[in-house]
Amino acid sequence: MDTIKSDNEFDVFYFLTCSIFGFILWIIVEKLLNYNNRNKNNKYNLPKGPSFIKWFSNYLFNFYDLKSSTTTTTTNDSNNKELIEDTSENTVLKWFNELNSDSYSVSFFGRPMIFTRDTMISKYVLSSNNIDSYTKPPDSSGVLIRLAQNSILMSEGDQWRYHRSIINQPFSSKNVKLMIPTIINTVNKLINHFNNNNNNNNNNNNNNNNNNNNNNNNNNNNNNNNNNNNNNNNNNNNNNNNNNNNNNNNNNNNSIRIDIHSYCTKLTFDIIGKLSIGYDFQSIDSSDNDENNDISKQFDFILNEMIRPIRRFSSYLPLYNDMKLFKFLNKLESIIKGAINSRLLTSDSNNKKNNNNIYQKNYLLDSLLDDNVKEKDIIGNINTFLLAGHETSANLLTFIFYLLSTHKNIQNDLYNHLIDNQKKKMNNKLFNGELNIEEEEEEENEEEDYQSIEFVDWVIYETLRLFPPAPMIGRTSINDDILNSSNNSNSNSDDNKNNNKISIPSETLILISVYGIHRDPKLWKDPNSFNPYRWKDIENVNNRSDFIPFSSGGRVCVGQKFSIVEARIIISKLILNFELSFDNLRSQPFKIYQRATLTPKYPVFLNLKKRD
Ligand code: HEM
Repeated sequence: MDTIKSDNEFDVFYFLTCSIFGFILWIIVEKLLNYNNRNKNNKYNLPKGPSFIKWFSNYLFNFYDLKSSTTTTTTNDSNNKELIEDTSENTVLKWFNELNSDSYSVSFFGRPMIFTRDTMISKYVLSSNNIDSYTKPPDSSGVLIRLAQNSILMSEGDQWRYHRSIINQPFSSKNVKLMIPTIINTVNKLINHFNNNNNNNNNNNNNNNNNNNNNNNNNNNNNNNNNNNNNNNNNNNNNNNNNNNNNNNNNNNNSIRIDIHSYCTKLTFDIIGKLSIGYDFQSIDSSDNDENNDISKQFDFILNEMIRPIRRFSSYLPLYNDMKLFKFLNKLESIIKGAINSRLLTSDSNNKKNNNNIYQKNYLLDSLLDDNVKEKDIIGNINTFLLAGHETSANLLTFIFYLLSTHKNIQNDLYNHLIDNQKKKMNNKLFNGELNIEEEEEEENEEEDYQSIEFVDWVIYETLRLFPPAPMIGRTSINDDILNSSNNSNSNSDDNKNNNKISIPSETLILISVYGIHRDPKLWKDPNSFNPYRWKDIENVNNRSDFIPFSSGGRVCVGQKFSIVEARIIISKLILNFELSFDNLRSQPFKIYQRATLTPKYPVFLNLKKRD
């Protein structure tokens, strides 16, 4: 009697056949295309890097953390300690060194792909003049595009130019100044949260509700427009009681132990939420296990989804996790739509009152409330602010606090510098949120007031150099082109001149390794050591081709000025209040890994000791 296969058996059989067939085909195609690429490479004038299989398996190893790797830094205070890792970023470096070349090619299913740390190439490819000839590569995971849609981050050509022109304005120096009180309020809230934890730990028997009373103490200090006076969106079920985050432990009477990355993420997310749409996401108040209420945690999920290996094969492959993704996107969308409606109502009533079309612009959202911007583009741009505006900054801050906690002498210098600075009028104004904008406008150098807090800035730059949160910038060539490379040879022979030329076909993916540029020994003395003092004599930080944490040219990060000011305030506040040390006993060794951004692989536990 014939056996009838159940549907299930058939599916399994079908699936296995397809997989085996697909795998064999893939190997054949990969081999053929590698062969093809070898011929193309001769045209490039570039050494051939690792095969795709080698490169991809390295990526998988890093993703699943199958290799054990650590930095060589410990709590040791030596400035000369080398900060070297064996993670994906450093593997990219490894090939630059092994091949003795600042660029090499890799075949990706026959698609030409170049890794480079050549500053001449990166400057050219990123320059404003070439903005339409070198475009952003498509989102291979299909996750980012669902979140950011056709926003400034994802669009090209005239559409991008339009978004950029309206979004540049709220991020101008003058407007960033208006954001300072919101940043200060939110940091104060975090510091109070730490203090409350400390107090609660010290007074175990005391069951009063300190937390609720103190969280908003400092909000009263600021009457600036940017604050959340008309914050209709804030829901009232405040989670202030949830201060018992699991990772908080007291070590002794005067210190608490925290996962600094988790708190930096909550802090920067709450700041950008208030600034973008006037919504307080209250991440600082939510407990670490509260994934539903802590939206910053759900962004973390999105960032991990972006690099899941399976998503590399097909951006629109339906996956089980899509359900969670869509649920989250819908939730965000309804919050943003609520904010849009409430701002439109405010603008209507203001128009009626003032009989003109200008209303107070408090939030980033307001710049997008223009008849020419479709609702879905507003949502895409706000999602972009929320994502780009918190994750990179949180990573930067985590790296800074980790480095300061492991370089105590630098932390002490920074503290002394801040104390000195505090005495000066300029910084008193900044820290107390007493900037008088009108007064400032009359001054000739209106930006100078907060343009620099010398030593803090050196620490920020040095960390951005060592651990650039955006370690790789990708571009696709639209046309065939010839690139000049910075061949270091001094000879002027024709041969050498030709060696400087790299001809690239259209559709070449050019991956600029920011991490590689920042750690190139030809460009930086002792590139792997943390030495903020090196910035003392460096001028024109923003115009250097060897330092591009925010990219360069036309698509340079729109939030650059904001992130520096934000970091300046957060570092100053935290270092003035607490002495930081790395919790060597309870932390895993510090390790970075690359998803869309460069991020710490494991929680970074620090002890925060209250300063007298
Ligand atoms: C330490 C913090 C930050 C770093 C290191 C950083 C880095 C970068 C880099 C390298 C790019 C260029 C990407 C590319 O061209 O492929 C970029 C673009 C962008 N960044 Fe940032 N960013 C930071 C903070 C922010 C913040 C706070 C915001 C907004 C609130 C922001 C919004 C954007 C946007 C909208 C773009 C796209 C600009 C365009 O395409 O015209 N970034 N960022």
